Amino acid sequence: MSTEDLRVEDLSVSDDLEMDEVPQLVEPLAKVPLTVLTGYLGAGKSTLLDYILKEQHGRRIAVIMNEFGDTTDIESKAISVQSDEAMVEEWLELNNGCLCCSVRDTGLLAIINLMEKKGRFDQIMLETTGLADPAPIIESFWNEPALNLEVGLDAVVAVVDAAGIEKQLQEPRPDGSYNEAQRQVATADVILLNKVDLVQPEDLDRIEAALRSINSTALIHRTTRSSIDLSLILDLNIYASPSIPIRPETLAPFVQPDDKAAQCAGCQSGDSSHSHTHSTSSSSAHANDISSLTIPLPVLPSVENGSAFYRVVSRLIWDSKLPSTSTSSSDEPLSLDLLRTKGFLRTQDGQSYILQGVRDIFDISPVPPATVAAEEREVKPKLVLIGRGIKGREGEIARRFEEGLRMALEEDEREGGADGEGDKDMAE
Ligand SMILES: Nc1nc2c(ncn2[C@@H]2O[C@H](COP(=O)(O)OP(=O)(O)OP(=O)(O)O)[C@@H](O)[C@H]2O)c(=O)[nH]1
Repeated sequence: MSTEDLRVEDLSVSDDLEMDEVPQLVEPLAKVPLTVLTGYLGAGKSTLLDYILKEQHGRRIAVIMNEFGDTTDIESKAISVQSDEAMVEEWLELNNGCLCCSVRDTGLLAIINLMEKKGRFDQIMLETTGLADPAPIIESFWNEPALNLEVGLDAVVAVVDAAGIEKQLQEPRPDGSYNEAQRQVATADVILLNKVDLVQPEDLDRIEAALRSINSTALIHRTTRSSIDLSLILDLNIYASPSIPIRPETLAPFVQPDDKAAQCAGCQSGDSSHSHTHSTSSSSAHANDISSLTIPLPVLPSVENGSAFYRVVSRLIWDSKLPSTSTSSSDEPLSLDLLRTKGFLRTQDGQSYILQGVRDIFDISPVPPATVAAEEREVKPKLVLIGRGIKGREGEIARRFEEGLRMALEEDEREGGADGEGDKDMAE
């Protein structure tokens, strides 16, 4: 254990004590889970935060908003100005233990400053503005080592407006790039399909299918007024670190076969009378050609940096390239624009891993074996790609990945196990 893992015991349990009175217990502290809350303008994010801030849920939650308006209930109450703060502008402490604050930008070091002043929290919720792309926030989090020691990215939760999301997904950007709604849906780990009271029940399956066609692995919950059991959105450990038990929800998307998840409920129930509006080219189900692809994986010798799998997957995520194979002689880029990559991996020593990727950053974390035994047995190793350039080329991409991985594994085997020897062909 490194000394960086050793901290003074959680101060939040003894708010009345001065620093020098705090018992010097040197135990490793769990990272404070951080939930990134995203969603289009008006989807229901503030409604969710309002709910969290008012509920008695027994947790000390810091809700951090990076803008204040003047219309919602929460925002109009948050008027305690701390002018000496560099980044944290305002905060409001509530009697249920929650703390609401505003940061001038998405600079996440504000969170550490906040915890230094106000003690640790059980959970942090960081709300992005309605037009924000969550990916840079996640990337800056992964790239900020100081923050990473104290705070662990828990999950990306997107609130979508059931009545508006189909149109929002279709809105073109002048430069042809992803629009915000597409980015938010594609990046989410959990989607609250909110405002279901405004939609005909028979339309909900189609709308959900549209979301699934973009992001087949997100957990989708239908809500009205963003009302949800908080255990379904908080403390999920989706971006697990080895020391934190993984909740079954983390693995649920991997347990459910993707091809079923992507189908509408009517298809799954065998009801031949339902309409297939989601399969027409004009439907939002395939908005702007963003889609998901699941590639089954073998049990691997290793997933360490330098291993066959690491080499192939990092080339795919970083360079959009797959190795040349017998059927594709060139090493040409695949013209993929990946927004999100997820994987459930297993190695020959019985260890399981979760791969999480947002844009060109990815991380592979071991799954603690004891925590998910039952669910884990159900999960087949797989890699899920979410982005543009997949649709219509699923077979080609999967074949090139599988063949490239097989060749890389054979190469390592010939060389007597090159795993862990570094970035073998990364310099190419
Ligand atoms: N009918 C209905 N209205 C809702 C629901 N959820 C939220 N609203 C209303 O929708 C409006 C927008 O909700 P907000 O929670 O402010 O949305 P937001 O995502 O925070 O919006 P921005 O701050 O603009 O990004 C408010 O008037 C809410 O009362 C719902 O489930 N059904």
